[in-house]
Amino acid sequence: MPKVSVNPNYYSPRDMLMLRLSILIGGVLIGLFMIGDLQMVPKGLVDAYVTNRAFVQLPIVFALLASSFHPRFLQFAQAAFFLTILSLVYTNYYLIHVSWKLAAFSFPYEGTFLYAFFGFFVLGMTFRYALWLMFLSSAGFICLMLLDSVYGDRTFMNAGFVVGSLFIGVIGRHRLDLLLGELKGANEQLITLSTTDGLTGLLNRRAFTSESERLFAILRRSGQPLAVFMIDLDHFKQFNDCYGHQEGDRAIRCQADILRSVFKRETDILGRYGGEEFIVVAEGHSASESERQAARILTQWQDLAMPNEGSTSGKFLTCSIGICHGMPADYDSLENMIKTADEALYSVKERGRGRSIVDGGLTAQ
Ligand SMILES: Nc1nc2c(ncn2[C@@H]2O[C@H](COP(=O)(O)OP(=O)(O)OP(=O)(O)O)[C@@H](O)[C@H]2O)c(=O)[nH]1
Repeated sequence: MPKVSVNPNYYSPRDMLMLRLSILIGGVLIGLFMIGDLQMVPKGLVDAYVTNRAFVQLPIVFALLASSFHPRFLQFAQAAFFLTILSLVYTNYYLIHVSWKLAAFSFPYEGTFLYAFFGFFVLGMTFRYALWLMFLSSAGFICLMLLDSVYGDRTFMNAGFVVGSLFIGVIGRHRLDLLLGELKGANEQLITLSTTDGLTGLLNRRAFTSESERLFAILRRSGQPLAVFMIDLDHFKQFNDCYGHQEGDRAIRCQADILRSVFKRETDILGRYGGEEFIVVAEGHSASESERQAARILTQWQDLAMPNEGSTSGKFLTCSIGICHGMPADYDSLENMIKTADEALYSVKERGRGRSIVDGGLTAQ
């Protein structure tokens, strides 16, 4: 039976638009920083700086933007985020190194935070990638500090800032992941509660309607037949009156189990339609196959031989089945097929119960 669910990892077109906009804004920020930085860097560094920003960092950002249009982008997005941010951090380290070598200029290291936090929180890197980014960025910075004494007696403190800030970022990312995981679990629980019938575990009427209407539309396009089964327990009021409500609930669960054992295909949609009334839609059936399935339901009730002393039509609990079998294209809507199945069910009730009827023709049982 199809499961009604949402995939929280799914990126809607709007999410993708936001992601691309964020990457674009990242590129624009690098451009804006260039204007500010060019006021500060010594003249001898301008070429190295412009090359680093305009011909290395901006192309890296735009490569990420371009890759987001790849049809399978979501499969490699995390690796792409990680490589992008790591290369931005390392190209910045290279600029710090070159600035020191060429002009003994202490180029600011704070850009590392901007890149890393952009990756952690705007791009949404997962904890695992964030942790790797923290290790590699910290290691790179420490190596740089060992190589050149760019920040003199502030070296140790600056290294502490880099490692500490990245660590805080990773912890923040981890907490966010935990909260998102809890939210995802609560969301799935809510979906289950709002789509399933508590007593039987079948789809409730609302979920059944939306799932089956989707199937109806698909079969209508593909020109395949559809069978709608309406199944109702017979003289159930008397059963309840005689054996009590709890036994009644057990009988209802039995009916659901029987239906699950008969309709096992992935595409079969089973629902509890009302109190002791059930509904199934099954695709691609022939009329005779539908009848055989109805017969298997009736036989299972016979085998169970659950007493129903109050019944006026026999000693045991039975059910009646109305079936509408046809091509969805011949019906205005699924509702019309359900109505036809309901009329067939009504005919079975009229003619004595414990049987099935396909579109008005009585099946011998
Ligand atoms: N135990 C139990 N009983 C339920 C539940 N939902 C509905 N019912 C009972 O099902 C009975 C349905 O009664 P009716 O609609 O008269 O149907 P019926 O007695 O089966 O008569 P026919 O359908 O004509 O054979 C009522 O007594 C409801 O109280 C449920 O969840 N648990």
